[in-house]
Amino acid sequence: MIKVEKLSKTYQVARRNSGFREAIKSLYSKEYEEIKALDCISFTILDGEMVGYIGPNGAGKSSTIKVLSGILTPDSGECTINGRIPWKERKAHVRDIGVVFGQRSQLWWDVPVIDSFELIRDIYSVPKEMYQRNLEELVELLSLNQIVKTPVRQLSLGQRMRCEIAAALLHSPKILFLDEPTIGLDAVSKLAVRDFILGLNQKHNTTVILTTHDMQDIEALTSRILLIGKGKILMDGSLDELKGKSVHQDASLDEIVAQLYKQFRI
Ligand SMILES: Nc1ncnc2c1ncn2[C@@H]1O[C@H](COP(=O)(O)OP(=O)(O)OP(=O)(O)O)[C@@H](O)[C@H]1O
Repeated sequence: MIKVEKLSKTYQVARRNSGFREAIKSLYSKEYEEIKALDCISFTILDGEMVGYIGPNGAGKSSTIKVLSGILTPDSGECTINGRIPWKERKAHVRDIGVVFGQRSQLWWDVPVIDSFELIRDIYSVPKEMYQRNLEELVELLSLNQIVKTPVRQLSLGQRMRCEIAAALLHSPKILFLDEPTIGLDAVSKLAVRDFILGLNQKHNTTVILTTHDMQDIEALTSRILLIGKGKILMDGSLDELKGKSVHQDASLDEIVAQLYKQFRI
């Protein structure tokens, strides 16, 4: 279970005006601006739930995922995942979670994918039998047979993303954080990734938290929506509730969400 209570995170960002004089001035005295990325957010996610975490650019989605995965320490508030505090008990916590950041790679660029998988097995101390079983299943379901021996730098984006998802699941995590997992994928790869995630949830009851701007992903995968804007949770309800907020009966999910962003001024 994921329990988040009144979590806040502020970043300090150095600010300076443009120009040579300002650049010199900033060497001696820096001005800082505070950005409240997370402003007292609370929610609970039960085992096996598939939750869509949506909000406009800069809303605080990635910051939340970073806190939940233990990469980022919040300023205040509480968070426990399966009874552990992510940023305090990181080593034990990472065994329970898999993370896919669509914009970043966890694979080693210059070596064949399978070598990255082996390194991940060592890092997580995955028992040999479990690793072999998971590897075979992931290679089969994500169609990786032709690409596991290829260095990551030579893969297409879609091929790399399928490998990233496999890498995040080699240690059988109970919870999967997906941050833009289908970004830049073609229609066929998108459908394959969506099918795979649905199957994973059905077969292993994996909890999935999906952050995306792709409303088709949301519609295909999630039944509950958390809406964040300017660091605040603005809505927590079912996909049907979200759809019910539309004034037009035939509005698409993209239109409904855009209308909500306007309504909340986010
Ligand atoms: N490392 C950082 N240093 C300073 N400010 C940051 C940092 N990371 C994020 N921010 C700021 O915190 C706010 C929330 O950012 P975050 O990346 O969590 O948003 P997001 O909802 O994931 O956005 P997007 O949809 O564009 O990926 C933004 O205003 C962003 O500029």
